[in-house]
Amino acid sequence: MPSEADSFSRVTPSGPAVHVHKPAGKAGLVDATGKIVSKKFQVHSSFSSSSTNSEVYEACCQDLVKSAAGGQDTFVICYGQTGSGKTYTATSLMTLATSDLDSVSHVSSFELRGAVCSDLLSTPPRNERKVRTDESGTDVVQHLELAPVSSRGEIEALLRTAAEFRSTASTLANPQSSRSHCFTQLHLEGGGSLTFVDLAGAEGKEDLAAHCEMGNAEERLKEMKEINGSLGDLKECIRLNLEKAKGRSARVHVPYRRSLLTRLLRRALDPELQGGGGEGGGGGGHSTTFLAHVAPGGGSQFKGTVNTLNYAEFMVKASREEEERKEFKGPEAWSKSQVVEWVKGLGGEYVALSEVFVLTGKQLHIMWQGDVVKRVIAAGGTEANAELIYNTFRDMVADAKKKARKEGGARRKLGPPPAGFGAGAKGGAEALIYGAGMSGECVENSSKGGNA
Ligand SMILES: Nc1ncnc2c1ncn2[C@@H]1O[C@H](COP(=O)(O)OP(=O)(O)OP(=O)(O)O)[C@@H](O)[C@H]1O
Repeated sequence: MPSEADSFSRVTPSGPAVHVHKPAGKAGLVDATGKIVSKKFQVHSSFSSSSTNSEVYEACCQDLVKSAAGGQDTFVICYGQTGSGKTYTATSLMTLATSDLDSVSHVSSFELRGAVCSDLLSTPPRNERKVRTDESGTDVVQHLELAPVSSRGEIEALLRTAAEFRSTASTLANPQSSRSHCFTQLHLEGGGSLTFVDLAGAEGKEDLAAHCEMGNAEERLKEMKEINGSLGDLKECIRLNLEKAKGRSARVHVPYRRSLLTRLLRRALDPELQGGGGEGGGGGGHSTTFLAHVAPGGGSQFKGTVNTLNYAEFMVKASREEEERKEFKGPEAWSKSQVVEWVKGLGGEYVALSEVFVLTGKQLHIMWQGDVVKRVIAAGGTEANAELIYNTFRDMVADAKKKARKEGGARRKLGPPPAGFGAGAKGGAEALIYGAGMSGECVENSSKGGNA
């Protein structure tokens, strides 16, 4: 039997990509040929085990800190499987941000555990708080303790207090595993804010088996269901948000109201929100960085790594599509008068038909062929006239898209992918996704490796 270590996966970050390598054999068995299978995941930037917290901070947080100082609501969301280093990274980044910001006026911190929201800085600690939707439609935590601060030392003491009262439990993957999603907010004098969201780690079947070994299986199972449920809701919101951003369907409903987590993260995720709202809302738009944490290893670690990176890559790809869609200036983007002029330009009988095409390029593009026929016939034309208009327009749109994709591909070869999903939408929302990895030897306690 091969040793367990042989079946471990290895993760190597390189620039805007993360590579996961795994022995080719089935579950835990190394392929007799010793073959290694590798998969490449595209992210915006990646870090190795030798990257320092300062390097991660400079690349992922420094711009957000500047935006927050300029009045924006900014977010750093740490996600990944249990034990992959989310809390470690979030804590280090918060400390570094604190030393960069001289205008923090208040600190607040709360955790979400299932449907319960607890204030981590209240007196007595862990007072339960309600989440309500305010007049602007933003979900806010009511009566949250906003602790005033006047020095870096005071901020750090409050961060320690919040960490102390956060729910944790010992699991096999992590002796101090966070069993809740934690939001810690630095509110700035100018109205901006920097929120660190340390999500509870996703757990798989293997983790449940480990919980059973350690006792307390019932409680851990309940937590696991709640954690995985809310993370699933978050994924669904991100997925649908991006579907919407890609413009494939105008009618996509993003179910932010499905869980407390997604209600409270809406400001970080929804490109249509103008930012602002809620305590410390600056009204100056919002920016979000996702930090995908991975911990290579066997069993659930490998699955967790691949799941996390799949999601990171999905967001990156979708963000590119959004960029390309926004840059797309083909016939689909024509105004009503441009469409009318184009039909007129077809000449002959089409000049008279043009008056029933007071439509934008987008409206004409999504119109059923039968509706185009009806319009043309109502204006005295023939079915053949309608077909020509319908088919020629669609061909022009397809050609323009092909050209844009080609140009986009050439652009991507020249440099890193454009940042952000929904970037440049009304609220100026922007999300960067950073992958994480461990280079060098795979060790059992993978959490000691680089993870951000
Ligand atoms: N880059 C690192 N360098 C040194 N130690 C680390 C690093 N990252 C994580 N650790 C250690 O690994 C352990 C697990 O990390 P952490 O608690 O941050 O994981 P997590 O992803 O938040 O887990 P969970 O989801 O279970 O709460 C901790 O003991 C932490 O101190």
